[in-house]
Amino acid sequence: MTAPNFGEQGGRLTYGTYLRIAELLEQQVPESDPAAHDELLFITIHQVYELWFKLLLSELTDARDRMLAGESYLPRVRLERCRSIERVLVGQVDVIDTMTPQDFLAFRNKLAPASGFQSNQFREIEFLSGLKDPSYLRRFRGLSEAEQARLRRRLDEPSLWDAFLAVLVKAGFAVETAEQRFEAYAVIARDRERYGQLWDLAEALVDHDQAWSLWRARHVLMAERQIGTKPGTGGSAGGAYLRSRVETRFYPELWELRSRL
Ligand code: HEM
Ligand SMILES: N[C@@H](CC(=O)c1ccccc1NC=O)C(=O)O
Repeated sequence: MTAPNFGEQGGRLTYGTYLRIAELLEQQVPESDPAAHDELLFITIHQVYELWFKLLLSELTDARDRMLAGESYLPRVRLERCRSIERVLVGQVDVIDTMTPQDFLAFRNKLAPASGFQSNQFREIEFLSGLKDPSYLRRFRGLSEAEQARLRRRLDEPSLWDAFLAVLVKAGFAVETAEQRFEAYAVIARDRERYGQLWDLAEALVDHDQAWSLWRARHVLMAERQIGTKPGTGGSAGGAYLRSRVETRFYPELWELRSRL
């Protein structure tokens, strides 16, 4: 039986050169020496999160841009992809739960003051989603010029919420006051035959909001499983700080709407 002769046509592009696998696999550089066994897991899972954050930013930005242009179909498609990605973000926490606190302590002392608190893309996603808190720009230490510029741009540009309101205006709804917005939500919620696409878009935003809150909650358990009530390497109160962020919402009016139906 001769080996199949597919896969090398022309020898131009390969899996490794197209995906820059060699460069990618050189990026996991442990601080611990001798290397603590679990530090590769710790570095790998964070880099995987940041790659997913990069894709989320691309999809959420396209959803925002299309809604600003008056679209509501493809924005929902993009948000549904984000929901699938965010399910993975919550699920993959299970991998770091295979690390014991003793094994984390073998290299934790090398990490301070680094912390996920400094994840630029995580904060960009929160700003783009509508949770704009300029104090993070002042509180971030060690941000590069490029990272500061990205955060400032996300603060200044329209959010997903601004874009969603633009879609409502295009559909003929007034959105200047909270009273007008809740009237619009009520009309949309009660006539899905006519406004089903707007209802589905609002629900896709709620899915994104819910997934982000689920991740925040899962991260509290992950953190407390590793460090108990110790303060964080980023200088926070640790689990107590993280717990204070779980109730945060991107779209409070879409949650409040449930109380008024
Ligand atoms: C051993 C596992 C982990 C522990 C013990 C942990 C602990 C903490 C703590 C205590 C904070 C608060 C800031 C500080 O004082 O450091 C924090 C923030 C954060 N961590 Fe982690 N974390 C872990 C894993 C992860 C992973 C895998 C990610 C994925 C990207 C992550 C992303 C973040 C983010 C984005 C924040 C900022 C949250 C916010 O400000 O709302 N962490 N973490
Ligand atoms: N803040 C964590 C340390 C930690 O998990 C971490 C350290 C460096 C880079 C990212 C991290 N992830 C989340 O904070 C802790 O206090 O143990």
